[in-house]
Amino acid sequence: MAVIEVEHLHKRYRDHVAVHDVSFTVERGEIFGVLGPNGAGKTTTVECVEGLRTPDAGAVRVLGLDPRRDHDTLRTRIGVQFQESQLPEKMRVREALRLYSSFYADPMDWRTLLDDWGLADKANTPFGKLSGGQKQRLFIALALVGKPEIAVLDELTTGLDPQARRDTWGLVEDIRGRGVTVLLVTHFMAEAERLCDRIAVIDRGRVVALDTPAGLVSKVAAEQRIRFRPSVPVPDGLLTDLPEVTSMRQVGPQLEITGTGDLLQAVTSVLARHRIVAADLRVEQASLDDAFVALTGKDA
Ligand SMILES: Nc1ncnc2c1ncn2[C@@H]1O[C@H](COP(=O)(O)OP(=O)(O)OP(=O)(O)O)[C@@H](O)[C@H]1O
Repeated sequence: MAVIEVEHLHKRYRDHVAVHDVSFTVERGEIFGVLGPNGAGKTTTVECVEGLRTPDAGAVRVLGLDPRRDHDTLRTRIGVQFQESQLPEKMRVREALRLYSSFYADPMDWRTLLDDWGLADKANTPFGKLSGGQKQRLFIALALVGKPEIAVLDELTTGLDPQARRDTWGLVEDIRGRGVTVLLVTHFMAEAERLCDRIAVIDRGRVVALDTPAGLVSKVAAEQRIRFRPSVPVPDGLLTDLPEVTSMRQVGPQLEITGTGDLLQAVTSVLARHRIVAADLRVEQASLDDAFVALTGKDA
């Protein structure tokens, strides 16, 4: 069942069109990524979903409701973690959670959230003294305090170090594990690849592709490359006769094989049959980065 429906969304700021034509639907229980370069229109799109902006054309439905007209009803059903959120420096973690829970008729017990998000020993710490990762965990906890059905996370891990980013990914998976649908705005490929069930790639205000991470990659590059150092010279035709192999070349002591389909399996089983050992074997596959560059013409 679709919980978010965006149809031909169009939004401009004075004479600047931020979103030309964006359509997608998000199914209940999935982590849906909105991925794109800076200024692509991601935040504007998501702000229309949150009811913070009015579309100039097109339609947005969230849980079957209109985010602008039904804002009061939806406010308790969507949890939002804003890009570059801030709280007063001196506000303590427990105070922030207590304050936010007071906004809802039937909030989660904020003490449980402290435990769930590893903040129990920071309950009395002022916001300004938290690390980047702890601040993000607090913002996630605040977004969840109203027991939302949908969580919108915008640039969740920007500014975090790699370890804190990875920890945060685990938390996003936990959110989904609780049955909450997640709309995730990001420009980190690894984040989108690891977390998202499906991704809409947005560029210059338009959806240029919408698929699973693997689907996006396979759209732009079906070719794979294998490199290895054979223990003995490989006889002519042994590998190039395989239907999976499209080319083979010698690069120093290494052989580089390019091909499609189940290339690795085909090559390694022939080598094994001929008792040839493939040392330093490496498989290079197209990544979401390659897909992103091919789709948007921009480096991730
Ligand atoms: N309030 C505003 N007034 C005028 N122009 C705006 C406003 N907000 C955004 N824009 C412009 O609209 C375009 C889309 O911005 P938006 O923030 O939606 O993109 P984004 O994909 O979220 O970018 P980023 O990854 O940098 O956050 C940009 O060119 C931006 O400069």
